[in-house]
Amino acid sequence: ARIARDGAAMLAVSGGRTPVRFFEALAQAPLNWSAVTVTLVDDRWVTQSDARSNARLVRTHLLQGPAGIARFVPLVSADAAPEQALAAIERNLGALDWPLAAAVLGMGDEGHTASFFPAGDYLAQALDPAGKARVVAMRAPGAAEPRVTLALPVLAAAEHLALHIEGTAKRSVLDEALAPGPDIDMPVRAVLRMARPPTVFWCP
Ligand SMILES: O=C1O[C@H](COP(=O)(O)O)[C@@H](O)[C@H](O)[C@H]1O
Repeated sequence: ARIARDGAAMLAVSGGRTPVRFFEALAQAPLNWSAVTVTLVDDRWVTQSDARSNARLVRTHLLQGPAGIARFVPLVSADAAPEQALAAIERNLGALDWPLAAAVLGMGDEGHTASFFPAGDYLAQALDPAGKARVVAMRAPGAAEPRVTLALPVLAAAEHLALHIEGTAKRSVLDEALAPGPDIDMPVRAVLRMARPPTVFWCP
């Protein structure tokens, strides 16, 4: 719909283990992929060839077949730390067509989404509904590497926002997140409690 309306559309996807089958199905979708810009909701600050790189996951499983002609804008750079790269990442992203047409979130077993981790050093900044930064760096006890993540207002502004989870364990985490409790304990709550919450896609 966004391509038909504006001639171009931007999609932000998550990484981790869950999206592989979704990416492989989406890559075959009959879209005008030359009009699509793909970026990431978040990434680990590792090289793009690292097995834990979300950019690598996207290249391997989404930017294939018909989707292979989409433009891809990764979040990571060759800088040693995300904090050194934030200004350049903001500049790169600033040149794109906002808002996101669609963003697909994942969720970790402890209730993180994007790289909004419990006890993350910049969690308050990332979740600030009035925050101006599109990207935020994040380090947290539960994150093996430094991270870079789109901030909550960017995700809130997406025309379509989805949360994609699989398995009974994640279903239990979601049920816990939907119960009363502080956002900082399970940051996915900040997303689930937005005025326009994500559509949840779950399969066993
Ligand atoms: O570290 C991350 O984890 C979440 C969830 O990943 P999963 O492996 O449990 O599916 C993911 O959404 C996020 O993009 C990724 O950086």
